[in-house]
Amino acid sequence: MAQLVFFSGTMDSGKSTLALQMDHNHAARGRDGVRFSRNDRAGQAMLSSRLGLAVPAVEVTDDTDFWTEVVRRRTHGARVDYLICDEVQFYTPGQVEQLARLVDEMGVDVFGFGITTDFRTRLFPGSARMLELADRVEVLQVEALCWCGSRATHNARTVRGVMVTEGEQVVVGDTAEAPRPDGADTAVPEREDEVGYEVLCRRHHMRHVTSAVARAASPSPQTLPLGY
Ligand SMILES: Nc1ncnc2c1ncn2[C@@H]1O[C@H](COP(=O)(O)OP(=O)(O)O)[C@@H](O)[C@H]1O
Ligand SMILES: Cc1cn([C@H]2C[C@H](O)[C@@H](COP(=O)(O)O)O2)c(=O)[nH]c1=O
Repeated sequence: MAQLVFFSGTMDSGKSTLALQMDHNHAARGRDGVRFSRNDRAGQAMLSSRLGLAVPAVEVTDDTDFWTEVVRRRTHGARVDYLICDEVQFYTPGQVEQLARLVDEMGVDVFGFGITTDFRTRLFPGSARMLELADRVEVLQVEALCWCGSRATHNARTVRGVMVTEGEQVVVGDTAEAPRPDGADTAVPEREDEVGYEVLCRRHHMRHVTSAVARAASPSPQTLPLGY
């Protein structure tokens, strides 16, 4: 039975790496798939992982119709056994419904990868529809960590290094390199207008305590008093 599976996790939790690995494993067993992504950091029509691998992918836009895409490919003689759908949070709810229909009516396996919530902890529309429709939701096993060492569950946005809670839902960007526990600052300083992201545990997301705030309060953030 074909399945619609949603692999979810915070930013930097290995979703794109897993997407590439699943594509590789299915292709290695003779299955034919199509890779899709939207707004990948590496640029248009790419699927890239922070581990260094980047491969071409079909760029999804608001006009993409997955049903038509698969029908067109099959009409031209191509086999489509599975779809790899990265950055699925940016897809429209209607596109996620098309993906579910492909599973049910054409027997195509669909593997979606994405973050569930935005910098305000609100669900992205595409992810909400995935959570509603998926046969299975899998949380990635590799834990992205908050600066305090707890599992990171939320994505924070920073502008000029300061956490913000207002702004456009979609701003493509990357996580900054985290400061080292020994205090050595390896982070690249942010440009004046730069938007960055940092993954945090819920407690620190709610209190707006990013690694920079924690470092400013104590040179050894792990020993901060309760309340931070
Ligand atoms: N230099 C590195 N060495 C080992 N693992 C790394 C390195 N850089 C990144 N990673 C791993 O890659 C993960 C990010 O992978 P990626 O697929 O880009 O994440 P996502 O798509 O979820 O944002 C990190 O959580 C980390 O486990
Ligand atoms: C939290 C949040 C993230 N984004 C963007 C930033 C990145 O370009 C992607 C996530 O990619 P990743 O492979 O999971 O690291 O989403 C955004 O536009 N809005 C947000 O609130």
